[in-house]
Amino acid sequence: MQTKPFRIGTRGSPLALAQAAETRARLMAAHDLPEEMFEIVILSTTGDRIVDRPLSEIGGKGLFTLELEEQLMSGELDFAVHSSKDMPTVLPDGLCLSAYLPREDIRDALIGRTAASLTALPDGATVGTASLRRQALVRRIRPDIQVTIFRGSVGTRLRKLDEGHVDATLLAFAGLKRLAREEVVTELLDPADFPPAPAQGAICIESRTGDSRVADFLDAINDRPTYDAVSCERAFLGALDGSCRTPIAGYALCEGDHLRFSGLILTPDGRQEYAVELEGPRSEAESLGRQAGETVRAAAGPGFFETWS
Ligand SMILES: NCc1[nH]cc(CCC(=O)O)c1CC(=O)O
Repeated sequence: MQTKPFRIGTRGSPLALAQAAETRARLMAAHDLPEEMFEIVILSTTGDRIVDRPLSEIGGKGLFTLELEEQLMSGELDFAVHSSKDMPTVLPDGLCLSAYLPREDIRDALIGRTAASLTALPDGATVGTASLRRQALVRRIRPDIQVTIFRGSVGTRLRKLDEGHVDATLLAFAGLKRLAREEVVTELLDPADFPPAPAQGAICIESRTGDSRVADFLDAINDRPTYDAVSCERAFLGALDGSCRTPIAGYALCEGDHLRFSGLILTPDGRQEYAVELEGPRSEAESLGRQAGETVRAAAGPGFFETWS
């Protein structure tokens, strides 16, 4: 029987705090434990401190995870809560993603100021985003649109939009819902023509490999369909070598024991692209994702990745 509170690591952004609170609430319900049995430990990460440059320029992996992972490994934390989308495809030795909460909506949302939808935005409109994937997907649909680098928390980006810096911005619908800000959304983008980032909308919990006490504790709230879908998407990203300078999109859907995956890689200008669709048993989620990644990689050829990076 655990008597000391579980120490839950998280970043300090409003979204990260909402995700940690949701995790705690699910664990309290699953194990019939009081709130006092959980301590939420807030850590600032390198990614939180750099707000003036696109992270894709800085490169390096794990900008949002390093500090949390150090504290996990030293035993200061029992587990850490993350947006799966921000997790590197390869984790440090000794750590693993042991559980996923039920996934939120996977779609991107447009928050339009001068028009409600991507197609209705004025000629030459500006869209604020720091995501290469969103930039490429916007340009693919509307080559006339200019992209302005937009960083900071969800709240900061919405404020910049309000102040009139851009005509519209794009955010994950999941994050807006978790922050109870979904009323700002003017258009939800269909994954068929605006596919989300791998792992978008899924909260994961990272813990020490071999810490079976914590793994068993977390297993009570693990959502298997999310686990399989996100494992497939992360394997796709991993097979593409996850360079954050390449626009990569993809999502898996579980239907019973079956899984369907759609993946897409593009040039940042959205003018060239390679798509892949694969399906198979959910039990092979990871290998399907890897296969999908290898397929688009081979189709694109080595030159594709060298054109701009
Ligand atoms: N990179 C920032 C980030 N990481 C996760 C989310 C949203 C929530 C999610 O996808 O789970 C966001 C903000 C955004 O893309 O709008």
